[in-house]
Amino acid sequence: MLVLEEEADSRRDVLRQRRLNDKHYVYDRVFGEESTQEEVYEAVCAPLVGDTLKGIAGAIFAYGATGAGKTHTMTGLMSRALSHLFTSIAESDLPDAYEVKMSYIEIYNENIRDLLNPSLGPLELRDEGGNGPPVVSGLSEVRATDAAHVAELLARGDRARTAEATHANQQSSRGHALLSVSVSKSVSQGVQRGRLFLIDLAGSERAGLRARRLEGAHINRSLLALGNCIMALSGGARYVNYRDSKLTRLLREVLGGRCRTAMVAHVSPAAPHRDTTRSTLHYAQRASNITNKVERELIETPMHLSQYRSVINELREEIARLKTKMKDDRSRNKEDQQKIDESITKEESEENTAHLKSLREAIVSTFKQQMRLRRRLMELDSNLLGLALDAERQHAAISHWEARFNRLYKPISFTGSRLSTQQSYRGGTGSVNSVGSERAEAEIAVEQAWAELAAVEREQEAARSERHRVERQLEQVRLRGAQLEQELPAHIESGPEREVLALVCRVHELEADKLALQGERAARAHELRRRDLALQRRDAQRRLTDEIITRQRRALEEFGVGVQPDLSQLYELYQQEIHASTYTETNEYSSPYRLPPISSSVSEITWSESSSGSGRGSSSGSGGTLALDHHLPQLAPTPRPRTRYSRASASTLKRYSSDDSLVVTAPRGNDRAAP
Ligand SMILES: Nc1ncnc2c1ncn2[C@@H]1O[C@H](COP(=O)(O)OP(=O)(O)OP(=O)(O)O)[C@@H](O)[C@H]1O
Repeated sequence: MLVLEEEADSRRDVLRQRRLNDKHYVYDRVFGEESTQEEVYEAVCAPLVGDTLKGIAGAIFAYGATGAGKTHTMTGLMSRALSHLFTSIAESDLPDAYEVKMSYIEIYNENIRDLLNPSLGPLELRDEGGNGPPVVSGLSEVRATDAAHVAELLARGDRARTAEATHANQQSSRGHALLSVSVSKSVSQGVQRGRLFLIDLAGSERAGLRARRLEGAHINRSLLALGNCIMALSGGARYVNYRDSKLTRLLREVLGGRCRTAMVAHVSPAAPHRDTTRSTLHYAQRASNITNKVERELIETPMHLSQYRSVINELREEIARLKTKMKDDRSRNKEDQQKIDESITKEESEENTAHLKSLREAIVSTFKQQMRLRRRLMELDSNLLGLALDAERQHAAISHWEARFNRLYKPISFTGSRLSTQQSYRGGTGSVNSVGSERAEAEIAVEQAWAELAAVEREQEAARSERHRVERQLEQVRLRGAQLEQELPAHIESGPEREVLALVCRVHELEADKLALQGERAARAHELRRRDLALQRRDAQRRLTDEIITRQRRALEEFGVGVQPDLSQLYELYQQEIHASTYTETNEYSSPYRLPPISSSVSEITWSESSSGSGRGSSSGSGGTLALDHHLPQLAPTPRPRTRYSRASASTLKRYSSDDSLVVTAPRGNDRAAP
């Protein structure tokens, strides 16, 4: 518990004394002036380092006013955390299975700088879509090999930080520094990735120096955004606005994600800093109410890739075991070794050599057999994965065609439209034949897809039973290999025997390296196939979008509703975009779904301040009504005759005053609803 005593003045004021009590704040830990960095590290950071190794993300950020000691704390935590990390990895069962990478950035004046590569210009922050965290494009991620290497990287990064003297701190950090350490470990289901973020925030500062105003404004803006996020999260808000600053966009995962986060709030006990101290303590207390949902991060790899990894892991374990055997043998003292050598007669020695030779050949041959079968298994897995993608593709084709004919192309007459959807889409009554021919085409396509799917399923079945057979064979060969290796310990008594072991180790090592490379290649090939499928889906979605737009435009024309200039500009942009993508894909503009061209007559729209109109948005005082006095652009391929709803019964477009969204409202006195 930390107690913020009331100001001396208010204590003397007897009337106020009752109301203004000392403020009590309760935290997980409070460190006094005599606390050491080691104590802070053990209490705050050490547990998070342990989590990082288990694939859980952790973060610590230092918060507080300028000169309160944030950088002092974070520097101590960063170096201790990384050396702790490397010691733990070295002491683990499989130190080679880990990979540590780090990146170090600074956000200064809303610009992101790479502290490990400061010569690069400001880096962009890109949202990758979905719910994932944003990505700093072009950021260097350096593979860290040991604690000494990390210390050097950190020192390099710290030198690149923007620091200046302020009234409160001779070496004041003017930007927020974010160190990110990622620890990946190969496990049987994929790659387990733990991350540790160590964040040293810039302190807010009220100095009125003109040159520092902008900087201060940026610092305060991002800290304010951070404060808002903390308030929203601690209050259980459903929507939290992370978008106000780059800092909060980057810390999204840390603040409200799957991360175990600690905040170290720094305060000064000196009376002149009371206000900033109170505000820091308040934020810290709010922050301690935030509950994150911690999850282990596992990047799952496709089945056949995890197979690569598990084989590589097995091989590495085997190598470690064999090497231990050799070490045991070497540790035996020389005298013992001499005695053994003397006790072995010449015949025995020859016999041993012959036995050893056959043993070596048997081990190497079983190993080769094992590898052949393992490779066959991986081939089969890869094949099965490809077949699964094929099956998915056929399913997608079938559902695509069925959806088109069962829903979209079914003639539906809806109120307000004089034409059926089918006719409307086809651009007139004369196109029924073309619908018929498309239906026939679809039937053929669906039939082919079903046939293809059946063939794929047959292949899958055959591959699965072959896989089962190979798996059984592999088990037998592995058993035989293990029996042969068991014969080895009794014979490790001489140089040649050690050679056998060294050779077996080497073969295993080479095989593991080769598999790692093949695994990477397979991963890339799989990724390409997956993207290919995703592209096909996108393409199908785009075609549907085109269709929707075309139909909506026809409907607009049918009702005599004009197209507003900005909307028509959007149409044009869309057309250009499609043209560009079709051009690069096929080198010629031949999209069968291309949008109708937009004529220049669209801009003939007049504004009138009439307040007529009904429906949503009409209450807006500042908006006027668009009186549309123009024709819809010609629609391709067949121009449609104008309907009785044109011009005279022009619909009205209302503009909201609160935002810029447009609402199409039904024409007045017209009982037919706009589509
Ligand atoms: N616990 C501590 N023990 C000894 N010295 C400290 C301690 N905390 C901070 N200092 C010293 O106080 C000065 C200011 O600390 P520091 O630079 O860490 O502040 P800061 O909060 O990062 O400030 P800014 O926001 O301006 O960057 C430094 O010289 C630092 O070495």
